[in-house]
Amino acid sequence: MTISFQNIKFAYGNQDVLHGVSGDLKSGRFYAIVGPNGCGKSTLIKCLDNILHPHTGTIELDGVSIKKIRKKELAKKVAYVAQTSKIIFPLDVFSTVLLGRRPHVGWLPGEKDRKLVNRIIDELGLSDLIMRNIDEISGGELQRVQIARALAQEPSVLLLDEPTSSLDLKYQIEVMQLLKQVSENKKITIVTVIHDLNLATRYANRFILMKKGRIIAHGGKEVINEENIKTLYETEVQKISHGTQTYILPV
Ligand SMILES: Nc1ncnc2c1ncn2[C@@H]1O[C@H](COP(=O)(O)OP(=O)(O)OP(=O)(O)O)[C@@H](O)[C@H]1O
Repeated sequence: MTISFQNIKFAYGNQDVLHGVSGDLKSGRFYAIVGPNGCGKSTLIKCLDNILHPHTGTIELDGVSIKKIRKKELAKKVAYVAQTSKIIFPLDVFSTVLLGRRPHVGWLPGEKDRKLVNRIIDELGLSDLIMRNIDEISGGELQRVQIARALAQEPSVLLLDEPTSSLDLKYQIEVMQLLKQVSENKKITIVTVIHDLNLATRYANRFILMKKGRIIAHGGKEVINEENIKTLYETEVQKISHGTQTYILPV
């Protein structure tokens, strides 16, 4: 599914945050949105999930305006993992992930749904916590639960806001690897905001570089170069190759 946004402008009160950003995000691709703190990354993905409403511009899912898609229908197509999530219902891990099935099955999940949820819980290394309440798990575990719930939603577009920010090294790699696999195998459009450039270049295949509410570059791995990164963060960096991997390091 293609999510297309054209000339999006957004302001919080009188603070302009997005100054007319555009892009076409296609299925089977894994997009990383990178850029300095406060440049509008989270605001953009909240607009893409219809949580925030741009003042100007259009957002379409396969050519249909998201404004015209009913909330429940949108939830079948687009899943969103917030940067920080408030625990509203302290359910156990299994029930929380099962909530991801709600747009598809309402309140009555069947055996197939439970099997899917168990598989995803296993893939995210949460099996030992399955009956634990989510207000009694660590920040990194909770982050994996939120990702699991979004995957249980079986969306066509998955939007994530810094999904690895609370994860240790092992789970940063496992989660990014899983997202890459899901984008390739299920042809999901994955869009993640991420600060770790090296993690992003290792797993994502498309990059959107944002600065002060504008997209300053987008494309494949070639856009993660010294010049662009210096422009983005106003910091000197060096690109180093090691095997097939490239690393961006501050000088
Ligand atoms: N609810 C809000 N009300 C008012 N201003 C906000 C709100 N949310 C964000 N902002 C402001 O909008 C700008 C963009 O914020 P946004 O969260 O989109 O940035 P970001 O690129 O995701 O930042 P970070 O990397 O720090 O998470 C910032 O200046 C921020 O202070």
